[in-house]
Amino acid sequence: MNNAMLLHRLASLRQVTQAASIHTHVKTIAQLSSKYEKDEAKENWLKEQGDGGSVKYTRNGSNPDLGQVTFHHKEKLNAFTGAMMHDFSLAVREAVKDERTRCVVVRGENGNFCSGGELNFVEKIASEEGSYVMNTVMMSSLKKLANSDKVSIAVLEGSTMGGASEIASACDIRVGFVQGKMGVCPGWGGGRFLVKTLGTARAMEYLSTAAVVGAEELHKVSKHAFVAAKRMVVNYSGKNRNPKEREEEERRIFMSVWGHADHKKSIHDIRENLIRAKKEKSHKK
Ligand SMILES: C[C@@H](C(=O)O)C(=O)SCCNC(=O)CCNC(=O)[C@H](O)C(C)(C)COP(=O)(O)OP(=O)(O)OC[C@H]1O[C@@H](n2cnc3c(N)ncnc32)[C@H](O)[C@@H]1OP(=O)(O)O
Repeated sequence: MNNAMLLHRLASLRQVTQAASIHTHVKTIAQLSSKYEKDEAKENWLKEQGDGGSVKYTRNGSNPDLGQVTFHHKEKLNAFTGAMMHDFSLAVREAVKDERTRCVVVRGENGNFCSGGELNFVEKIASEEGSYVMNTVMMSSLKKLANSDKVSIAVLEGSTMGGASEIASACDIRVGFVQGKMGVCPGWGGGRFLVKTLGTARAMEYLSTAAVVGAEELHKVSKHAFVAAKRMVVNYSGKNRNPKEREEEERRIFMSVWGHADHKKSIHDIRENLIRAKKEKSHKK
């Protein structure tokens, strides 16, 4: 890249950063946090936005040391609906409190981990309110898992996409992040785990290559997502912030991209691709 191109890129990133912060402040985080003061209110709101599937905590009968959190939504490769986010909070609370176990296995039914957020639900909550509630609920569950004294193991079988990568990163295993392709950044609290596990350089690489697309393409899909990836890495690598400030900044970064026009367009495109792929499969039969 020559100097002129670099300057042009920097100027466009600066504009994007300014636009992103305006977008974030339409409704303030403070207003939303007083509206949804209690965890229960946020969890119930999510449940009302999207039904289908469930998440359950059980103990493994043959091995009493093992607790298990299982995603049940096999017809959609265990994609997470609002109801499942609600259940996941309860299941994680139960799992980390269970004094009889030392280990929590996190897995999906039917040989698939999870294909991320369920797209109808994701589209429905592509708003500032949706990003705030989903981010706080999922971040809180993943923090509980990560900070618990139990060993947590994500069983990564079949599909592990989008938000599912964040669940995996809060356990011991990391996988590719596809959120960049959707014009957003990690919003279930997984950004921190990625930076912690991989260090800044690899985390930026994972977030900006989004495993299935290159950085140039990601920049084309959404400049906002590109900037958000950088802000996410800086947030968890700089030394000048306390943990609460970092968490608030993570939420602001996520809210600056979730529900943006780039995000809505990419949800639409992904759904269209799934429908097209289904038609092609049925023609081949
Ligand atoms: C929270 C948010 C974030 O950005 O952070 C997210 O996580 S966004 C979500 C990010 N996740 C994604 O973009 C994954 C979208 N899904 C896919 O690309 C694909 O389904 C693969 C995961 C690669 C699997 O392909 P494969 O050909 O093996 O199966 P398939 O496509 O026939 O999927 C089986 C059935 O599950 C459905 N299905 C799969 N993933 C889904 C999802 N995330 N939401 C809603 N439905 C989904 C398909 O439409 C299909 O339903 P029918 O049988 O009715 O046709």
